Amino acid sequence: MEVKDYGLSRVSGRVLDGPTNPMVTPLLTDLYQFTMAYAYWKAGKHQERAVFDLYFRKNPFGGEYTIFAGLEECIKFLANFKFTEDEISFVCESLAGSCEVVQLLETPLLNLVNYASLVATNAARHRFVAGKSKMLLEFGLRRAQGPDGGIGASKYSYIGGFDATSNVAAGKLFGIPLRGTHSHAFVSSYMSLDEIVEKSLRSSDGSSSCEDFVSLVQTWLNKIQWSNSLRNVFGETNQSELAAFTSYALAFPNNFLALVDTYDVMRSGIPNFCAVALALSDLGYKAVGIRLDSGDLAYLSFEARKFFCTIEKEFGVLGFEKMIITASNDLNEETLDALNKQGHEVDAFGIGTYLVTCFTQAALGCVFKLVEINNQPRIKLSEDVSKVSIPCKKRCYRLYGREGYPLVDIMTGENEPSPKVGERILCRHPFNESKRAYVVPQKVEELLKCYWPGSSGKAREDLPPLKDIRTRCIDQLELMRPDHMRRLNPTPYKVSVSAKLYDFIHFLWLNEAPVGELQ
Ligand SMILES: Nc1ncnc2c1ncn2[C@@H]1O[C@H](COP(=O)(O)OP(=O)(O)OP(=O)(O)O)[C@@H](O)[C@H]1O
Ligand SMILES: O=P(O)(O)OC[C@H]1O[C@H](OP(=O)(O)OP(=O)(O)O)[C@H](O)[C@@H]1O
Ligand SMILES: O=C(O)c1cccnc1
Ligand SMILES: [Mg+2]
Repeated sequence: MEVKDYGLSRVSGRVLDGPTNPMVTPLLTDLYQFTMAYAYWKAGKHQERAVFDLYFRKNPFGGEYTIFAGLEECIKFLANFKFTEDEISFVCESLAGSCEVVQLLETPLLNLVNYASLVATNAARHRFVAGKSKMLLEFGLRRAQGPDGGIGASKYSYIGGFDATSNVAAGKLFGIPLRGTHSHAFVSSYMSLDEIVEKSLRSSDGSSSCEDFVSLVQTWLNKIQWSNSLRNVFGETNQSELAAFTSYALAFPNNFLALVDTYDVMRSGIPNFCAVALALSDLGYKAVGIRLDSGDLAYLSFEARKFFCTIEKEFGVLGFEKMIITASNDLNEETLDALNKQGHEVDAFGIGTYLVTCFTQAALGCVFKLVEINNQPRIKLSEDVSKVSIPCKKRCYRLYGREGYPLVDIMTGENEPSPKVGERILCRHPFNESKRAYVVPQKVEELLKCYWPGSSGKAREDLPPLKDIRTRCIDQLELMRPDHMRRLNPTPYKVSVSAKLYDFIHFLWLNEAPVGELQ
Protein backbone atom coordinates (compact mmCIF):
# COMPACT_ATOMS: atom_id res chain seq x y z
CA MET A 1 0.00 0.00 0.00
CA GLU A 2 1.29 3.47 -0.83
CA VAL A 3 1.16 5.73 2.18
CA LYS A 4 3.18 8.74 1.15
CA ASP A 5 2.47 10.03 -2.33
CA TYR A 6 3.63 13.53 -3.08
CA GLY A 7 1.27 13.61 -6.05
CA LEU A 8 4.19 14.68 -8.22
CA SER A 9 3.46 12.37 -11.10
CA ARG A 10 0.36 14.47 -11.81
CA VAL A 11 1.94 17.91 -11.47
CA SER A 12 1.38 18.82 -15.08
CA GLY A 13 -2.03 17.21 -15.24
CA ARG A 14 -0.66 14.03 -16.75
CA VAL A 15 0.66 10.94 -15.07
CA LEU A 16 4.30 10.29 -15.88
CA ASP A 17 5.58 6.71 -15.98
CA GLY A 18 8.21 5.73 -13.46
CA PRO A 19 11.88 5.19 -14.31
CA THR A 20 12.69 2.63 -17.01
CA ASN A 21 14.26 0.36 -14.44
CA PRO A 22 11.77 -0.61 -11.70
CA MET A 23 14.71 -1.00 -9.33
CA VAL A 24 14.96 2.80 -9.27
CA THR A 25 12.92 3.47 -6.10
CA PRO A 26 13.49 5.89 -3.21
CA LEU A 27 15.38 3.10 -1.48
CA LEU A 28 18.03 3.12 -4.21
CA THR A 29 20.08 5.47 -2.08
CA ASP A 30 22.77 5.44 0.59
CA LEU A 31 21.69 4.90 4.17
CA TYR A 32 23.24 8.18 5.26
CA GLN A 33 20.74 10.08 3.16
CA PHE A 34 18.03 8.82 5.49
CA THR A 35 20.02 9.57 8.63
CA MET A 36 20.74 13.11 7.35
CA ALA A 37 17.09 13.60 6.45
CA TYR A 38 16.07 12.48 9.91
CA ALA A 39 18.53 14.82 11.54
CA TYR A 40 17.24 17.75 9.42
CA TRP A 41 13.75 16.93 10.55
CA LYS A 42 14.80 16.63 14.21
CA ALA A 43 16.43 20.05 13.98
CA GLY A 44 13.33 21.56 12.38
CA LYS A 45 15.23 22.26 9.17
CA HIS A 46 13.14 20.05 6.93
CA GLN A 47 10.95 22.87 5.62
CA GLU A 48 13.89 25.06 4.65
CA ARG A 49 14.22 25.68 0.96
CA ALA A 50 17.46 24.17 -0.26
CA VAL A 51 19.29 24.46 -3.56
CA PHE A 52 21.74 21.79 -4.62
CA ASP A 53 24.08 21.78 -7.62
CA LEU A 54 24.67 18.53 -9.48
CA TYR A 55 27.93 18.87 -11.39
CA PHE A 56 31.23 17.27 -12.29
CA ARG A 57 34.65 18.78 -11.84
CA LYS A 58 36.67 17.15 -14.57
CA ASN A 59 35.79 15.99 -18.05
CA PRO A 60 36.23 12.25 -18.60
CA PHE A 61 38.63 10.38 -20.92
CA GLY A 62 41.19 13.22 -20.76
CA GLY A 63 38.87 15.30 -22.94
CA GLU A 64 37.40 18.77 -22.73
CA TYR A 65 33.73 17.96 -23.00
CA THR A 66 31.03 15.90 -21.32
CA ILE A 67 27.57 15.15 -22.59
CA PHE A 68 24.99 15.56 -19.87
CA ALA A 69 22.53 12.70 -19.95
CA GLY A 70 20.01 11.07 -17.64
CA LEU A 71 17.56 13.94 -17.09
CA GLU A 72 14.52 12.04 -18.30
CA GLU A 73 15.12 9.23 -15.81
CA CYS A 74 15.65 11.81 -13.03
CA ILE A 75 12.33 13.47 -13.80
CA LYS A 76 10.54 10.13 -13.97
CA PHE A 77 12.10 9.22 -10.65
CA LEU A 78 11.07 12.50 -9.01
CA ALA A 79 7.58 12.39 -10.45
CA ASN A 80 7.01 8.99 -8.88
CA PHE A 81 8.85 9.56 -5.64
CA LYS A 82 6.82 7.81 -2.98
CA PHE A 83 7.29 5.22 -0.29
CA THR A 84 5.29 2.09 0.27
CA GLU A 85 4.34 1.10 3.80
CA ASP A 86 6.77 -1.77 3.51
CA GLU A 87 9.62 0.52 2.46
CA ILE A 88 8.92 2.88 5.34
CA SER A 89 8.96 0.00 7.82
CA PHE A 90 12.26 -1.16 6.39
CA VAL A 91 13.81 2.31 6.70
CA CYS A 92 12.47 2.69 10.24
CA GLU A 93 13.98 -0.65 11.22
CA SER A 94 17.32 0.32 9.71
CA LEU A 95 17.27 3.75 11.26
CA ALA A 96 14.88 3.88 14.18
CA GLY A 97 13.43 7.20 12.92
CA SER A 98 11.56 9.19 10.29
CA CYS A 99 12.84 11.15 7.29
CA GLU A 100 12.63 14.16 4.97
CA VAL A 101 13.03 14.58 1.24
CA VAL A 102 15.78 16.44 -0.70
CA GLN A 103 18.71 14.81 0.98
CA LEU A 104 17.26 11.54 -0.24
CA LEU A 105 17.74 12.55 -3.85
CA GLU A 106 21.53 12.88 -3.90
CA THR A 107 22.42 9.27 -4.48
CA PRO A 108 19.70 8.28 -6.97
CA LEU A 109 20.13 11.45 -9.06
CA LEU A 110 23.88 10.93 -9.22
CA ASN A 111 23.32 7.29 -10.03
CA LEU A 112 21.00 8.26 -12.90
CA VAL A 113 23.27 10.95 -14.34
CA ASN A 114 26.83 9.68 -13.82
CA TYR A 115 26.88 6.57 -15.99
CA ALA A 116 24.43 8.07 -18.50
CA SER A 117 26.70 11.07 -19.10
CA LEU A 118 29.86 8.96 -19.10
CA VAL A 119 28.66 6.51 -21.73
CA ALA A 120 27.07 9.25 -23.88
CA THR A 121 30.42 11.05 -23.84
CA ASN A 122 32.25 7.83 -24.63
CA ALA A 123 29.94 7.28 -27.59
CA ALA A 124 30.49 10.85 -28.81
CA ARG A 125 34.25 10.34 -28.63
CA HIS A 126 33.99 7.17 -30.73
CA ARG A 127 31.81 9.08 -33.19
CA PHE A 128 34.37 11.89 -33.34
CA VAL A 129 37.16 9.49 -34.30
CA ALA A 130 35.05 7.39 -36.68
CA GLY A 131 33.84 10.44 -38.60
CA LYS A 132 30.38 11.61 -39.56
CA SER A 133 29.88 9.37 -42.54
CA LYS A 134 30.38 6.03 -40.79
CA MET A 135 27.56 3.98 -39.36
CA LEU A 136 28.13 3.21 -35.68
CA LEU A 137 26.38 0.23 -34.14
CA GLU A 138 26.29 -0.45 -30.42
CA PHE A 139 26.88 -4.17 -29.87
CA GLY A 140 27.66 -4.17 -26.14
CA LEU A 141 24.74 -5.86 -24.41
CA ARG A 142 26.59 -9.13 -23.79
CA ARG A 143 29.48 -7.29 -22.14
CA ALA A 144 27.54 -4.60 -20.28
CA GLN A 145 27.56 -4.34 -16.51
CA GLY A 146 24.26 -6.08 -15.89
CA PRO A 147 20.88 -5.60 -17.58
CA ASP A 148 20.54 -1.94 -16.56
CA GLY A 149 24.08 -1.22 -17.79
CA GLY A 150 23.09 -2.76 -21.11
CA ILE A 151 19.86 -0.81 -21.52
CA GLY A 152 21.50 2.44 -20.39
CA ALA A 153 24.45 1.93 -22.71
CA SER A 154 22.12 1.54 -25.69
CA LYS A 155 20.06 4.62 -24.85
CA TYR A 156 22.94 6.95 -24.06
CA SER A 157 25.22 5.73 -26.86
CA TYR A 158 22.42 6.71 -29.20
CA ILE A 159 22.28 10.19 -27.66
CA GLY A 160 26.07 10.41 -28.06
CA GLY A 161 25.82 9.82 -31.79
CA PHE A 162 25.60 6.07 -32.43
CA ASP A 163 23.14 5.19 -35.18
CA ALA A 164 21.64 1.97 -33.90
CA THR A 165 21.84 -0.82 -31.35
CA SER A 166 21.61 -4.59 -31.42
CA ASN A 167 19.70 -4.46 -28.09
CA VAL A 168 16.10 -5.33 -28.92
CA ALA A 169 14.71 -4.31 -25.52
CA ALA A 170 16.26 -0.84 -25.93
CA GLY A 171 14.81 -0.63 -29.43
CA LYS A 172 11.35 -1.28 -28.03
CA LEU A 173 11.69 0.91 -24.96
CA PHE A 174 13.20 3.98 -26.62
CA GLY A 175 12.55 3.62 -30.34
CA ILE A 176 16.28 3.38 -31.11
CA PRO A 177 16.90 1.91 -34.59
CA LEU A 178 17.80 -1.79 -34.37
CA ARG A 179 20.52 -3.35 -36.50
CA GLY A 180 22.21 -6.70 -36.58
CA THR A 181 24.46 -8.71 -38.85
CA HIS A 182 25.28 -12.40 -38.88
CA SER A 183 26.82 -14.74 -36.29
CA HIS A 184 29.69 -17.19 -36.22
CA ALA A 185 27.45 -19.84 -34.68
CA PHE A 186 25.13 -19.76 -37.71
CA VAL A 187 28.07 -20.20 -40.08
CA SER A 188 29.61 -23.02 -38.02
CA SER A 189 26.29 -24.79 -37.63
CA TYR A 190 26.32 -25.89 -41.32
CA MET A 191 28.37 -28.77 -42.60
CA SER A 192 27.39 -29.10 -46.25
CA LEU A 193 25.10 -27.81 -48.96
CA ASP A 194 23.10 -31.02 -48.70
CA GLU A 195 21.54 -29.68 -45.53
CA ILE A 196 19.54 -27.17 -47.54
CA VAL A 197 16.21 -28.81 -48.26
CA GLU A 198 14.00 -25.96 -49.42
CA LYS A 199 15.97 -24.58 -52.35
CA SER A 200 13.49 -22.45 -54.24
CA LEU A 201 13.42 -18.66 -54.19
CA ARG A 202 10.95 -16.32 -55.86
CA SER A 203 12.35 -13.33 -57.66
CA SER A 204 12.06 -10.02 -55.84
CA ASP A 205 9.18 -8.82 -58.06
CA GLY A 206 7.39 -12.17 -57.64
CA SER A 207 7.25 -12.71 -61.42
CA SER A 208 9.33 -15.90 -61.48
CA SER A 209 10.85 -18.52 -59.25
CA CYS A 210 14.26 -20.17 -59.13
CA GLU A 211 13.67 -23.81 -58.18
CA ASP A 212 17.27 -24.53 -57.22
CA PHE A 213 18.91 -21.49 -55.72
CA VAL A 214 21.76 -23.67 -54.39
CA SER A 215 22.77 -24.66 -57.93
CA LEU A 216 22.55 -21.04 -59.03
CA VAL A 217 24.97 -20.09 -56.23
CA GLN A 218 27.36 -22.90 -57.24
CA THR A 219 27.24 -21.79 -60.86
CA TRP A 220 28.17 -18.28 -59.82
CA LEU A 221 31.01 -19.48 -57.60
CA ASN A 222 32.37 -21.39 -60.58
CA LYS A 223 32.07 -18.35 -62.83
CA ILE A 224 33.92 -16.17 -60.33
CA GLN A 225 36.64 -18.77 -59.89
CA TRP A 226 37.28 -19.03 -63.64
CA SER A 227 36.75 -15.39 -64.53
CA ASN A 228 39.61 -13.57 -66.25
CA SER A 229 40.39 -11.26 -63.36
CA LEU A 230 39.96 -13.70 -60.48
CA ARG A 231 41.44 -16.89 -61.91
CA ASN A 232 44.02 -18.33 -59.45
CA VAL A 233 43.06 -15.80 -56.77
CA PHE A 234 41.35 -18.44 -54.66
CA GLY A 235 40.86 -22.18 -54.83
CA GLU A 236 38.23 -24.39 -53.22
CA THR A 237 36.15 -22.37 -50.75
CA ASN A 238 34.69 -23.74 -47.54
CA GLN A 239 31.46 -25.49 -48.56
CA SER A 240 29.89 -25.44 -45.11
CA GLU A 241 30.29 -21.67 -45.09
CA LEU A 242 28.76 -21.52 -48.57
CA ALA A 243 25.84 -23.57 -47.26
CA ALA A 244 25.34 -21.19 -44.32
CA PHE A 245 25.41 -18.12 -46.59
CA THR A 246 23.02 -19.70 -49.10
CA SER A 247 20.62 -20.78 -46.41
CA TYR A 248 20.69 -17.31 -44.83
CA ALA A 249 20.02 -15.70 -48.22
CA LEU A 250 17.00 -17.97 -48.68
CA ALA A 251 15.67 -16.74 -45.33
CA PHE A 252 16.51 -13.05 -45.89
CA PRO A 253 16.90 -12.41 -49.62
CA ASN A 254 16.33 -8.67 -49.09
CA ASN A 255 18.77 -8.34 -46.23
CA PHE A 256 21.66 -10.58 -47.08
CA LEU A 257 24.68 -9.67 -44.96
CA ALA A 258 27.33 -12.31 -44.23
CA LEU A 259 29.99 -12.71 -41.57
CA VAL A 260 32.96 -13.67 -43.70
CA ASP A 261 35.80 -14.44 -41.26
CA THR A 262 34.86 -17.84 -39.86
CA TYR A 263 37.32 -19.78 -42.02
CA ASP A 264 39.37 -17.50 -44.26
CA VAL A 265 38.23 -14.06 -45.33
CA MET A 266 39.86 -13.77 -48.75
CA ARG A 267 40.07 -17.43 -49.75
CA SER A 268 36.59 -18.41 -48.66
CA GLY A 269 34.31 -15.82 -47.01
CA ILE A 270 34.45 -13.15 -49.70
CA PRO A 271 34.18 -15.45 -52.77
CA ASN A 272 31.32 -17.36 -51.10
CA PHE A 273 29.56 -14.14 -50.25
CA CYS A 274 29.95 -12.85 -53.82
CA ALA A 275 28.56 -16.07 -55.30
CA VAL A 276 25.43 -15.80 -53.15
CA ALA A 277 25.10 -12.06 -53.76
CA LEU A 278 25.34 -12.57 -57.56
CA ALA A 279 22.76 -15.35 -57.45
CA LEU A 280 20.45 -13.02 -55.50
CA SER A 281 21.14 -10.29 -58.05
CA ASP A 282 19.92 -12.62 -60.83
CA LEU A 283 16.59 -12.72 -59.00
CA GLY A 284 16.44 -8.96 -58.56
CA TYR A 285 17.69 -8.78 -54.95
CA LYS A 286 20.48 -6.53 -53.76
CA ALA A 287 22.78 -7.98 -51.11
CA VAL A 288 23.65 -5.68 -48.20
CA GLY A 289 27.29 -6.52 -47.42
CA ILE A 290 29.70 -8.28 -45.11
CA ARG A 291 31.04 -8.17 -41.58
CA LEU A 292 34.71 -8.63 -40.70
CA ASP A 293 35.31 -9.68 -37.09
CA SER A 294 39.00 -10.59 -36.92
CA GLY A 295 42.34 -10.04 -38.53
CA ASP A 296 43.74 -6.78 -39.89
CA LEU A 297 40.54 -4.86 -40.50
CA ALA A 298 42.21 -2.15 -42.62
CA TYR A 299 43.91 -4.62 -44.92
CA LEU A 300 40.93 -6.96 -45.19
CA SER A 301 38.53 -4.11 -45.89
CA PHE A 302 40.76 -2.92 -48.76
CA GLU A 303 41.05 -6.41 -50.16
CA ALA A 304 37.32 -7.02 -49.86
CA ARG A 305 36.54 -3.72 -51.61
CA LYS A 306 38.98 -4.56 -54.40
CA PHE A 307 37.27 -7.92 -54.84
CA PHE A 308 33.84 -6.24 -55.04
CA CYS A 309 35.13 -3.75 -57.65
CA THR A 310 36.52 -6.60 -59.69
CA ILE A 311 33.17 -8.41 -59.56
CA GLU A 312 31.34 -5.27 -60.62
CA LYS A 313 33.64 -4.81 -63.61
CA GLU A 314 33.84 -8.47 -64.56
CA PHE A 315 30.10 -9.19 -64.43
CA GLY A 316 28.67 -5.71 -64.96
CA VAL A 317 26.60 -5.78 -61.75
CA LEU A 318 26.06 -2.11 -61.08
CA GLY A 319 26.68 -0.98 -57.49
CA PHE A 320 28.38 -4.21 -56.41
CA GLU A 321 31.51 -2.32 -55.39
CA LYS A 322 29.43 -0.30 -52.90
CA MET A 323 28.70 -3.35 -50.75
CA ILE A 324 28.63 -2.32 -47.07
CA ILE A 325 31.66 -3.45 -45.09
CA THR A 326 31.03 -3.69 -41.34
CA ALA A 327 33.92 -4.25 -38.96
CA SER A 328 33.92 -5.38 -35.34
CA ASN A 329 36.26 -6.98 -32.80
CA ASP A 330 37.43 -5.14 -29.70
CA LEU A 331 37.19 -1.75 -31.37
CA ASN A 332 37.80 1.42 -29.41
CA GLU A 333 38.96 5.01 -29.99
CA GLU A 334 42.56 3.92 -30.48
CA THR A 335 41.82 1.19 -33.01
CA LEU A 336 39.44 3.47 -34.92
CA ASP A 337 42.15 6.13 -34.99
CA ALA A 338 44.74 3.59 -36.14
CA LEU A 339 42.40 2.40 -38.90
CA ASN A 340 41.88 5.99 -40.07
CA LYS A 341 45.62 6.59 -40.19
CA GLN A 342 46.20 3.45 -42.23
CA GLY A 343 43.21 4.10 -44.48
CA HIS A 344 40.39 1.57 -44.72
CA GLU A 345 37.21 0.73 -46.59
CA VAL A 346 34.92 0.11 -43.61
CA ASP A 347 31.45 1.70 -43.78
CA ALA A 348 30.08 0.60 -40.41
CA PHE A 349 31.61 -0.27 -37.05
CA GLY A 350 30.05 -2.57 -34.46
CA ILE A 351 31.40 -1.62 -31.04
CA GLY A 352 30.71 -3.40 -27.78
CA THR A 353 32.98 -3.92 -24.80
CA TYR A 354 35.04 -0.72 -24.84
CA LEU A 355 31.98 1.43 -25.41
CA VAL A 356 29.54 0.12 -22.84
CA THR A 357 31.98 -0.64 -20.04
CA CYS A 358 33.63 2.77 -20.51
CA PHE A 359 36.88 0.86 -20.37
CA THR A 360 39.18 3.91 -20.32
CA GLN A 361 37.40 5.60 -17.42
CA ALA A 362 35.28 3.70 -14.95
CA ALA A 363 33.12 6.58 -13.65
CA LEU A 364 32.28 10.24 -14.08
CA GLY A 365 32.69 12.16 -10.84
CA CYS A 366 29.38 14.04 -10.68
CA VAL A 367 28.63 15.35 -7.20
CA PHE A 368 25.58 16.93 -5.53
CA LYS A 369 26.33 19.87 -3.24
CA LEU A 370 24.21 22.20 -1.16
CA VAL A 371 24.68 25.75 -2.49
CA GLU A 372 21.86 27.64 -0.78
CA ILE A 373 19.50 27.12 2.15
CA ASN A 374 16.69 29.47 3.14
CA ASN A 375 18.03 31.93 0.54
CA GLN A 376 21.41 31.86 2.28
CA PRO A 377 24.28 30.88 -0.03
CA ARG A 378 26.44 28.05 1.28
CA ILE A 379 29.94 26.97 0.36
CA LYS A 380 31.95 23.79 0.93
CA LEU A 381 35.65 24.49 1.42
CA SER A 382 38.48 22.13 0.64
CA GLU A 383 42.27 22.13 0.66
CA ASP A 384 41.90 21.11 -2.94
CA VAL A 385 40.65 24.27 -4.67
CA SER A 386 38.92 22.31 -7.42
CA LYS A 387 36.70 20.79 -4.72
CA VAL A 388 35.45 24.11 -3.31
CA SER A 389 31.78 24.39 -4.27
CA ILE A 390 30.38 27.46 -6.03
CA PRO A 391 27.67 28.96 -3.80
CA CYS A 392 24.25 30.44 -4.74
CA LYS A 393 21.43 29.42 -7.00
CA LYS A 394 22.87 30.21 -10.41
CA ARG A 395 22.19 30.71 -14.08
CA CYS A 396 24.49 29.47 -16.77
CA TYR A 397 25.14 30.76 -20.29
CA ARG A 398 27.26 29.81 -23.29
CA LEU A 399 28.87 32.78 -25.03
CA TYR A 400 29.66 32.49 -28.73
CA GLY A 401 32.37 34.41 -30.59
CA ARG A 402 32.64 36.00 -34.02
CA GLU A 403 33.55 32.78 -35.77
CA GLY A 404 30.53 30.98 -34.40
CA TYR A 405 32.45 28.88 -31.88
CA PRO A 406 31.46 28.74 -28.21
CA LEU A 407 34.10 30.82 -26.38
CA VAL A 408 33.29 30.30 -22.74
CA ASP A 409 30.50 29.23 -20.37
CA ILE A 410 29.65 31.63 -17.58
CA MET A 411 27.72 31.19 -14.34
CA THR A 412 26.03 34.16 -12.70
CA GLY A 413 23.94 34.61 -9.58
CA GLU A 414 20.26 33.91 -10.15
CA ASN A 415 19.23 37.55 -10.08
CA GLU A 416 22.05 39.05 -12.12
CA PRO A 417 21.13 40.41 -15.54
CA SER A 418 21.92 37.93 -18.32
CA PRO A 419 24.88 38.55 -20.64
CA LYS A 420 23.80 40.46 -23.76
CA VAL A 421 24.87 40.11 -27.38
CA GLY A 422 27.40 42.84 -28.25
CA GLU A 423 27.91 43.85 -24.59
CA ARG A 424 31.32 43.33 -23.07
CA ILE A 425 31.29 41.09 -20.01
CA LEU A 426 34.11 40.05 -17.68
CA CYS A 427 34.44 36.29 -17.35
CA ARG A 428 36.51 35.13 -14.41
CA HIS A 429 38.01 31.79 -13.42
CA PRO A 430 36.12 30.93 -10.22
CA PHE A 431 39.27 30.45 -8.13
CA ASN A 432 42.28 31.76 -10.01
CA GLU A 433 42.42 35.55 -9.66
CA SER A 434 44.69 36.14 -12.63
CA LYS A 435 42.61 34.17 -15.10
CA ARG A 436 39.97 36.46 -16.59
CA ALA A 437 38.86 37.70 -19.97
CA TYR A 438 36.50 40.23 -21.44
CA VAL A 439 34.08 38.73 -23.92
CA VAL A 440 31.75 40.47 -26.35
CA PRO A 441 29.38 37.64 -27.24
CA GLN A 442 27.88 37.39 -30.71
CA LYS A 443 25.33 34.96 -29.37
CA VAL A 444 24.20 34.07 -25.85
CA GLU A 445 22.62 30.74 -25.11
CA GLU A 446 21.09 29.99 -21.74
CA LEU A 447 22.25 26.51 -20.77
CA LEU A 448 20.28 25.70 -17.67
CA LYS A 449 16.75 25.02 -18.77
CA CYS A 450 14.13 24.31 -16.14
CA TYR A 451 11.78 21.53 -17.23
CA TRP A 452 10.08 21.39 -13.89
CA PRO A 453 9.64 24.68 -12.04
CA GLY A 454 8.51 22.78 -8.92
CA SER A 455 7.07 24.98 -6.20
CA SER A 456 6.16 27.82 -8.62
CA GLY A 457 3.11 25.72 -9.49
CA LYS A 458 3.94 25.88 -13.20
CA ALA A 459 3.39 22.73 -15.24
CA ARG A 460 6.20 20.30 -15.91
CA GLU A 461 7.44 20.57 -19.48
CA ASP A 462 7.86 17.48 -21.65
CA LEU A 463 11.41 16.58 -22.59
CA PRO A 464 12.15 16.47 -26.31
CA PRO A 465 12.04 13.04 -28.00
CA LEU A 466 15.25 11.00 -27.79
CA LYS A 467 15.99 11.59 -31.47
CA ASP A 468 15.91 15.38 -30.98
CA ILE A 469 18.16 15.11 -27.93
CA ARG A 470 20.61 13.13 -30.05
CA THR A 471 20.48 15.70 -32.85
CA ARG A 472 21.12 18.53 -30.39
CA CYS A 473 24.08 16.65 -28.94
CA ILE A 474 25.60 16.05 -32.36
CA ASP A 475 24.98 19.66 -33.46
CA GLN A 476 26.50 21.11 -30.29
CA LEU A 477 29.67 19.05 -30.66
CA GLU A 478 29.96 20.19 -34.28
CA LEU A 479 30.05 23.78 -33.06
CA MET A 480 33.09 23.25 -30.86
CA ARG A 481 36.47 24.60 -31.93
CA PRO A 482 38.49 21.61 -33.18
CA ASP A 483 41.34 22.09 -30.70
CA HIS A 484 38.90 21.51 -27.81
CA MET A 485 37.88 18.24 -29.40
CA ARG A 486 41.21 16.63 -30.29
CA ARG A 487 42.09 13.48 -28.40
CA LEU A 488 45.62 14.36 -27.33
CA ASN A 489 46.02 17.33 -24.97
CA PRO A 490 42.90 19.21 -26.02
CA THR A 491 42.79 22.97 -25.28
CA PRO A 492 40.82 23.49 -22.05
CA TYR A 493 37.33 24.87 -22.62
CA LYS A 494 36.76 27.75 -20.19
CA VAL A 495 34.04 27.67 -17.57
CA SER A 496 33.84 30.97 -15.71
CA VAL A 497 31.82 33.05 -13.26
CA SER A 498 30.66 36.66 -13.45
CA ALA A 499 32.67 39.32 -11.62
CA LYS A 500 29.88 39.66 -9.07
CA LEU A 501 29.72 35.95 -8.39
CA TYR A 502 33.53 35.81 -8.19
CA ASP A 503 33.56 38.51 -5.50
CA PHE A 504 30.81 36.79 -3.60
CA ILE A 505 32.50 33.36 -3.65
CA HIS A 506 35.65 34.87 -2.21
CA PHE A 507 33.80 36.94 0.36
CA LEU A 508 31.99 33.82 1.58
CA TRP A 509 35.21 31.81 1.48
CA LEU A 510 36.98 34.29 3.76
CA ASN A 511 33.94 34.41 6.02
CA GLU A 512 33.77 30.66 6.46
CA ALA A 513 37.45 29.77 6.62
CA PRO A 514 38.95 30.01 10.11
CA VAL A 515 42.13 32.10 10.33
CA GLY A 516 45.08 29.99 11.37
CA GLU A 517 47.43 30.95 14.25
CA LEU A 518 51.17 30.48 14.01
CA GLN A 519 53.18 30.12 17.22
N1 LIG B 1 44.55 -2.43 -39.04
C1 LIG B 1 44.46 -2.43 -37.73
N2 LIG B 1 45.13 -1.53 -37.01
C2 LIG B 1 45.07 -1.53 -35.67
N3 LIG B 1 44.36 -2.40 -34.96
C3 LIG B 1 43.66 -3.33 -35.62
C4 LIG B 1 43.68 -3.38 -37.02
N4 LIG B 1 42.89 -4.42 -37.40
C5 LIG B 1 42.41 -4.98 -36.28
N5 LIG B 1 42.85 -4.33 -35.20
C6 LIG B 1 42.58 -4.64 -33.78
O1 LIG B 1 43.54 -5.59 -33.41
C7 LIG B 1 42.99 -6.54 -32.49
C8 LIG B 1 43.16 -7.93 -33.08
O2 LIG B 1 42.74 -8.85 -32.15
P1 LIG B 1 43.46 -10.26 -31.92
O3 LIG B 1 44.94 -10.08 -31.84
O4 LIG B 1 42.79 -10.92 -30.78
O5 LIG B 1 43.21 -11.02 -33.28
P2 LIG B 1 41.88 -11.47 -33.94
O6 LIG B 1 41.89 -10.88 -35.27
O7 LIG B 1 40.72 -11.20 -33.06
O8 LIG B 1 42.11 -13.00 -34.05
P3 LIG B 1 41.11 -14.20 -33.81
O9 LIG B 1 40.93 -14.79 -35.16
O10 LIG B 1 41.87 -15.05 -32.89
O11 LIG B 1 39.83 -13.67 -33.23
C9 LIG B 1 41.54 -6.13 -32.28
O12 LIG B 1 41.45 -5.35 -31.11
C10 LIG B 1 41.23 -5.27 -33.50
O13 LIG B 1 40.25 -4.29 -33.23
O1 LIG C 1 34.27 -6.91 -29.74
P1 LIG C 1 33.26 -6.02 -29.11
O2 LIG C 1 33.58 -4.56 -29.31
O3 LIG C 1 32.97 -6.36 -27.69
O4 LIG C 1 31.90 -6.18 -29.99
C1 LIG C 1 31.01 -7.18 -29.96
C2 LIG C 1 31.62 -8.54 -30.29
O5 LIG C 1 30.72 -9.48 -29.87
C3 LIG C 1 30.66 -10.51 -30.82
O6 LIG C 1 31.58 -11.54 -30.65
P2 LIG C 1 32.13 -12.06 -29.24
O7 LIG C 1 33.08 -11.03 -28.70
O8 LIG C 1 31.01 -12.47 -28.34
O9 LIG C 1 32.95 -13.31 -29.65
P3 LIG C 1 34.37 -13.32 -30.38
O10 LIG C 1 35.27 -12.43 -29.61
O11 LIG C 1 34.79 -14.74 -30.31
O12 LIG C 1 34.11 -12.84 -31.76
C4 LIG C 1 30.93 -9.82 -32.13
O13 LIG C 1 31.39 -10.69 -33.08
C5 LIG C 1 31.90 -8.73 -31.77
O14 LIG C 1 33.21 -9.13 -32.00
O1 LIG D 1 24.56 -8.15 -35.01
C1 LIG D 1 25.74 -8.41 -34.79
O2 LIG D 1 26.56 -8.62 -35.67
C2 LIG D 1 26.26 -8.43 -33.36
C3 LIG D 1 25.48 -8.06 -32.32
C4 LIG D 1 25.99 -8.09 -31.04
C5 LIG D 1 27.28 -8.48 -30.82
N1 LIG D 1 28.04 -8.85 -31.85
C6 LIG D 1 27.55 -8.82 -33.11
MG1 LIG E 1 35.24 -10.53 -29.08
